[in-house]
Amino acid sequence: MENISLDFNRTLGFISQESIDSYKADAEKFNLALHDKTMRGNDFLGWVNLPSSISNEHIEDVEATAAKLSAKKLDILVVVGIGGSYLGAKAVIDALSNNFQQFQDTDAPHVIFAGQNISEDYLAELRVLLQGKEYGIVVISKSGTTTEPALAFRVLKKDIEDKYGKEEAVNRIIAVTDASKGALRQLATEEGYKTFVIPDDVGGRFSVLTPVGLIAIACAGFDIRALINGAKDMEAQTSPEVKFEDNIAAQYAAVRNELYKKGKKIEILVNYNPKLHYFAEWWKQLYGESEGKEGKGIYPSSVDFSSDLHSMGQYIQEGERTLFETVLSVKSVDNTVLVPKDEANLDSLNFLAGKHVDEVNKMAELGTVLAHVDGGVPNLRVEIPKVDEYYLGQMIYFFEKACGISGYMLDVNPFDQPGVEAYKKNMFALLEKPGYEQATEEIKKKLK
Ligand SMILES: O=P(O)(O)OC[C@H]1O[C@H](O)[C@H](O)[C@@H](O)[C@@H]1O
Repeated sequence: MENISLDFNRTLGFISQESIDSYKADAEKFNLALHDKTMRGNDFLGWVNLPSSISNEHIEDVEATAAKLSAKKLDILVVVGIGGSYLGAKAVIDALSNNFQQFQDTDAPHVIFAGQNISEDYLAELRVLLQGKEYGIVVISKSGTTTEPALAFRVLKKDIEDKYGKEEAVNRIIAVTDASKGALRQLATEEGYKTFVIPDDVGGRFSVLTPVGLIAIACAGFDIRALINGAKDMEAQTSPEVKFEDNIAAQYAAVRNELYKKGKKIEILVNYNPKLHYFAEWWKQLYGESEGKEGKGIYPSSVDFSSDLHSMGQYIQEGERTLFETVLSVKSVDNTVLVPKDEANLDSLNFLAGKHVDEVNKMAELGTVLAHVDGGVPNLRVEIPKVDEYYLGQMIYFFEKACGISGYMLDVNPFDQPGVEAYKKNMFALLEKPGYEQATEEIKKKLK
């Protein structure tokens, strides 16, 4: 079995191998600390051994629940959640689905999402769509109190009960939340929903391999065992027994921290496959919430190439030199399209006749890397043998492990996110939520 691999040779004109190697002791120490739970955020390290500790019974429960829902011949499964309760499932499902999934006739339901925004139009249009469809709902919130999914679920719960009756609605709703705390747990208990627990010690952005991600991924018809296996193999390959020279998660953490020290403050995650767009969104939450604090942290951003070479390509080539790129490079594609020969050759593309479109894509990738490195943008490359459940599992765990090590290198707590409360407090004050009277008064003064 091949593995994903990391190539950071094209950072070496910007930082030295010696400077990267100087992270060895810290990288190994911090990796061990993640396993021994001896550093900051140690009550949120349940993800570290998660892949190897998922029981067969648990997987069977998830699979059986997905099968039970699917037996209802659902057209659509609505997954209600935001942040870590949304992006993991979205990333994996998009990566594995047909590019034109919404137009496919499939046995598995189409998985769509709600509660990841507060758009009235989005909800209104979703309600209209659902009226004529067979559907079920998975509502996910670790805290059980997040406004966006709670609001969406309040609307969708009423609709599903109106459509199917309260009793049948209960059979079509699954809740994923804390074992005991939060409004969603209370609601699920009162209504009698099938529930799954998000472990206390797994934070939202590290939760894709819990039922938070697994239920929706299984319902969409994908192989969660292969996904978990990929993660499990990466767990072994990045364990504290593996030395720095062989540990790609530790190396990635070291290289990006050294680049950051040298003024490369923005990391761009690059893909050449539109199916990976949401993988980058998942990655952005993972790194953004883990590292962006205490006035520090690489700003994680992303582009879809070659599309964005025609928009952001100019900036990356010649704009401010504070960037570095990490390319997700997929080795094998699933399909074949050969460039046809054309007698008239008006587009002058006959030199490509007979070639795979992917060969053109690969040369676009190589050409871009060389141009960007020449332009002052260091480049890391993660090679992925193919986009399937197994390698997505490897990628998920690789980036999670690297994130933990990298956050410790930056000397922050990678497992909290105190900053996200600020907007919530203001929003509640503006909406005059009971209990926020003083904040309401203060914020109104600011608006005068
Ligand atoms: O799962 P939930 O508790 O609803 O949280 C959903 C998301 O919103 C929060 O505000 C945090 O910023 C995220 O880390 C979290 O993943």
